[in-house]
Amino acid sequence: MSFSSLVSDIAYRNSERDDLRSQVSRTRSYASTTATAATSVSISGDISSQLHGGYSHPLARAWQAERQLTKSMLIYPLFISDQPDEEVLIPSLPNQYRRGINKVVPYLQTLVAKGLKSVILFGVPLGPNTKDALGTNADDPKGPVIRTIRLLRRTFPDLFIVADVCLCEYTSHGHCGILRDDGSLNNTLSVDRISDVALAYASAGAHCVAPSDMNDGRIRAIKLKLIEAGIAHQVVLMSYSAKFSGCLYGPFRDAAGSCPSFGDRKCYQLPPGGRGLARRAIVRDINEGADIIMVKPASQYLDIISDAKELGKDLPVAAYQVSGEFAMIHAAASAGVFDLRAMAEEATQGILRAGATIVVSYFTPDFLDWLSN
Ligand SMILES: NCc1[nH]cc(CCC(=O)O)c1CC(=O)O
Ligand SMILES: [Zn+2]
Ligand SMILES: [Zn+2]
Repeated sequence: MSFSSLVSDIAYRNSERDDLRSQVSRTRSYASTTATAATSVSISGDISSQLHGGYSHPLARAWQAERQLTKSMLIYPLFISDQPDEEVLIPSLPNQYRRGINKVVPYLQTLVAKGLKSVILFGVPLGPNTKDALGTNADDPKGPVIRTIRLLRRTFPDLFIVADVCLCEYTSHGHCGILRDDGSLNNTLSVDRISDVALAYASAGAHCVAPSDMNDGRIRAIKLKLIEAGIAHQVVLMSYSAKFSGCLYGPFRDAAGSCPSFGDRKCYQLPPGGRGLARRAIVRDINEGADIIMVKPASQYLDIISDAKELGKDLPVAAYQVSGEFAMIHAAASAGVFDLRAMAEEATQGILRAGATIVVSYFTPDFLDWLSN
């Protein structure tokens, strides 16, 4: 190499390095304005494009998430029938059973030992004449929910008991409230009845009552009845605030026998496109005294979970990964689309990333096996 070509080569490399430096200083200007002057090591690339090192290790990958699933974030749904010795597989809900009160404790013993922290109870009346227009059996003191609340409080002192509050399992028409003659919901009568049911569950010992009916004003009505009864200080009021109508509740309705006998729930559950409406429902429930707000379903409504986190930034946000989401993941895994566990983890990660810190999920028993914390 001739002297002159060596000089021009050095000059070229210097100018290349200056280019790199100015790029680096541009991309790092947020960090320090003196970084360029202080840099003595030679930089061989654009630092802003070098991300792999930050997540090369499994632990470093875990650190990328704002929050990781823990056992205390999970609530497990249980279907309690009025047939004390029943234990029946629900065909459309893989590995999930409807159980009578005599079968619940032996089943939960194993799960509690594995770290189960919370359950949500749904009553399923199967006997003759157990349904009527007013959902009278919802707060029957000898009914499956109230008896199971008392039993679980006695048997598992550390288990957090949530009671879903609704009339649809107990009404002859299968709707979530009391109807007018024309078949529409009578909001005033429904709220009065639903708040009585919530009070009955709370008085029986439920740590948390969770109205899922979507009637207007039920959060306020329940809170007032809890205050009046002197137990508001010991009961969490978790509102299904943004509950969307759609086709993801089918397996649940099979399990609970709560399919409406006519019409649908579109006049009280939210339309799937209604983001603004969901925000208003969330704000309404926060103003009425909800302690936790819930979004349901979960994976199809991640933007709503994120809205809930923003609107209720000082409240815990729960997400219900519903029966249809669970059944879909199982069906796809059985068809070889993906691995069940990998998908269950990915779905949950999305729900947490959106802003939820509580997840109601039929995968809870699986996660108790999969999680170490
Ligand atoms: N109000 C009843 C109720 N409470 C929870 C669910 C859905 C849970 C699931 O699908 O897993 C439903 C079904 C519905 O509204 O029809
Ligand atoms: Zn209902
Ligand atoms: Zn319900």
